[in-house]
Amino acid sequence: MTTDLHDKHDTENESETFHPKSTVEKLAERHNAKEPSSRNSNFFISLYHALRGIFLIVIRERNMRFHLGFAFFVLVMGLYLGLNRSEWLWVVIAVFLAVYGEFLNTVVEAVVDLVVERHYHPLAGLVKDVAAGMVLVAVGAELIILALIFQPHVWHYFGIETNFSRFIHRLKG
Ligand SMILES: Nc1ncnc2c1ncn2[C@@H]1O[C@H](COP(=O)(O)OP(=O)(O)OP(=O)(O)O)[C@@H](O)[C@H]1O
Repeated sequence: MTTDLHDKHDTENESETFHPKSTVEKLAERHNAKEPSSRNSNFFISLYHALRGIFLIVIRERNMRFHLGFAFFVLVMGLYLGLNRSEWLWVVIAVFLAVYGEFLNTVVEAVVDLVVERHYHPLAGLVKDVAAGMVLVAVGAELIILALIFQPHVWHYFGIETNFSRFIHRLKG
């Protein structure tokens, strides 16, 4: 079904190729630069490939660098404001939610580009838009969690006392 649609689309729009090369395609080219694909023969080679995947997504995906930069800022702020253990747990979950979403988005983009081979297809656009929406939702959840965690600390830092910030600081002793 997908192949039929794809073939039909190709014959109808032979000259209609989409934008030159997406970020994920450049990522894939770099990833497979000189090596033929092969099965991983042991744990350390698998680990090396996984780490290379992380490294490549960080250097090639601007959004991922943004997420990591933001995560570093959150880390510094958390240390400065003295979050407790359970607050750190929520912060870690929030940050990883967005980072994980970006990983999934990149995978979806790569698979879509692989399937449509850079040809325009409304379904390809839809899938990419939905994947981008997923990242947006993850970032929204991240910001809500971070706001709930940091709000009483920031209020306290600026001397604004609310019942909630008083409660949090009573818990901290
Ligand atoms: N093959 C395609 N057919 C139709 N629309 C597409 C296709 N590829 C991309 N689009 C549209 O262009 C948008 C941007 O796609 P693109 O692959 O350039 O992602 P991107 O901008 O590199 O994303 P990111 O910034 O997350 O890496 C998509 O959200 C989608 O709406």
